[in-house]
Amino acid sequence: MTETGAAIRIDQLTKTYASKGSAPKLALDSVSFDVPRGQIFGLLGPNGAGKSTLINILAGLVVKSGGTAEVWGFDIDQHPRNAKRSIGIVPQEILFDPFFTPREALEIQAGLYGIPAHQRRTAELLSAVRLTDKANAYARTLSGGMKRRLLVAKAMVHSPPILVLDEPTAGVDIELRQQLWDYVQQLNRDGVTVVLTTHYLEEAEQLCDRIAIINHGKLIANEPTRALIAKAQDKVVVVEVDRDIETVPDAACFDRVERTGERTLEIQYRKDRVNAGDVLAALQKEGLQIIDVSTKDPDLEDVFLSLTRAAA
Ligand SMILES: Nc1ncnc2c1ncn2[C@@H]1O[C@H](COP(=O)(O)OP(=O)(O)OP(=O)(O)O)[C@@H](O)[C@H]1O
Repeated sequence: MTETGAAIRIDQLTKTYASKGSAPKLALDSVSFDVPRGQIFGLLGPNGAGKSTLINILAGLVVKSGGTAEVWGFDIDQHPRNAKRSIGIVPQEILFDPFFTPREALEIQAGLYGIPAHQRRTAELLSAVRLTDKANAYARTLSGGMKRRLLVAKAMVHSPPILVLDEPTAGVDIELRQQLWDYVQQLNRDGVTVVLTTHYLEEAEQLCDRIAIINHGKLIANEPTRALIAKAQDKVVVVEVDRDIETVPDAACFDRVERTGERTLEIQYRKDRVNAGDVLAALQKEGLQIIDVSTKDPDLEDVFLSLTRAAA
């Protein structure tokens, strides 16, 4: 075990994909971070950032080019079997044998891990992902959301301390997404460390204790979710003025200004450079009297966009 007790420890992890006829692709560039035990950890990044590559290295599906990785204290090179047993992966792609039933799929998976029949958790897992009534239906007759839930059950068959979900809710409707997250949160309360990638930043903001962002193979953020959001420098004030706005005012301290109603303006500014008082003073200088003001707080999406844009 590592002294710090990290669930996952990645140090200088690098992956270069060689390809015939074109330049090698550097998909991960010396990425280092820890996933603390017991957390829900979000791994975010634009398409092609390197998230799946990282997850697939941990799962033993992709061979790294450099650096080290430990899963639950087991080095993936020195103790690959123990590392693999410590992690359950819900892959991005839905791949099933269409003629197996959910019960059979879980039994076969348990067999692959060498779990004796009396220690299997098939019924419990089916019930946890609400598939008991579909236990004996062909997998091909399940809806997309049911297939996703079956994948989560499959990943938990060997009771790993870490569950990794790669885009588990892509294309899943809101109600089923909520059900899936309820179950994942339940697992987390029961002590499972969860790592997830998602394109739904609102979900990540609600669920994750900590967030790392990868962009073009490089780690560009790794912080508790709240601290990360607090870093957002863009702020918006919504101002109601005393008369109809004919020409939209402009001032050096505005980053963006938009007329959102006859008498309302939405103004974005950088809170590290100016404050709301400067913005309001600039409006008054234009002869506008301010009737009402409200501010909009930045969210994870604002931070994500400004960080990934800045890195580009
Ligand atoms: N087998 C491969 N051979 C060559 N290049 C690859 C291979 N797999 C991935 N890549 C490239 O490596 C980079 C990282 O891909 P990866 O799938 O890890 O990104 P991602 O962050 O998971 O993206 P997404 O959110 O779209 O799934 C991309 O530029 C991708 O094209």
